[in-house]
Amino acid sequence: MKRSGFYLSFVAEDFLSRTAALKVGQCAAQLIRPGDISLVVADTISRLKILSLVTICRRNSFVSATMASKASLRPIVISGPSGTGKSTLLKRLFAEYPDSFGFSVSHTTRKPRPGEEDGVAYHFVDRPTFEKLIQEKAFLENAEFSGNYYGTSIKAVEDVGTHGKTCILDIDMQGVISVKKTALNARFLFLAPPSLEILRTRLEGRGTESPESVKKRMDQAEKEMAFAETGAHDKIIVNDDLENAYNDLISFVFEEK
Ligand SMILES: Nc1ncnc2c1ncn2[C@@H]1O[C@H](COP(=O)(O)OP(=O)(O)OP(=O)(O)O)[C@@H](O)[C@H]1O
Repeated sequence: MKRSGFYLSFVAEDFLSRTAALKVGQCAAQLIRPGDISLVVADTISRLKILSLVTICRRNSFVSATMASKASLRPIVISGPSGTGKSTLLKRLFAEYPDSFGFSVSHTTRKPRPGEEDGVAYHFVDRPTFEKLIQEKAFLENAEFSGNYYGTSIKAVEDVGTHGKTCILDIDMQGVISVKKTALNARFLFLAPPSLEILRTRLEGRGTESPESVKKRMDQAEKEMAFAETGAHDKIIVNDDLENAYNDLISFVFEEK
């Protein structure tokens, strides 16, 4: 097989893994005994088969698969209405692949709390520094809350890639427009709710929003949905069944263009 820098290591958990592997093609790892670890090197065509294998295996709990190196370090922008499930899916992705993905470190003018390390929790800067960065157009997005500035800088996104991880940005429509104007060469994923009624149910069910806040988010959701219809994203995933949405997310984040 051609070595194109795509590696997967599989840890077999039961004997059925091998059967699953053979079902999707000869490129798959030979998983014979529980606990076996097999490294797969695949070309582009095989990769698609391996991704199918990961999906099949995940659905059947046959193996745990670890992406040992990323298919792409291009940042991934995930957007979608508030309450559509972005945090839910990303939390699972980060828990499962802690070495493959990272969030960028934001800038803030608020003071560090005890235990917060500069450059880890935030880049802590003073107001003049932050305002200078705004003028230099260093931020993808920035806002002021309770008298403090917060912002995501382009460099902070690039830094995640420098450390060998794919940066995931969870941002709104304005952020998407902003990222598109940079040289970040990001990939764009839109997470859609099955319907606006279901979105409202999820927002209310989360128990974090006042009725006014739900209304505000629902109004914004309509704008986000209309924006997605303009074709601004590389992929739209409808978060109906959580398991299916997660599998679609996995396929997207490990897919190489
Ligand atoms: N597929 C799903 N089916 C049912 N409930 C879901 C599904 N996905 C997420 N939820 C629930 O919907 C609620 C909103 O999800 P979540 O907080 O992840 O949304 P979000 O897009 O990150 O919102 P925000 O942008 O406001 O942070 C949560 O209570 C979550 O448990």
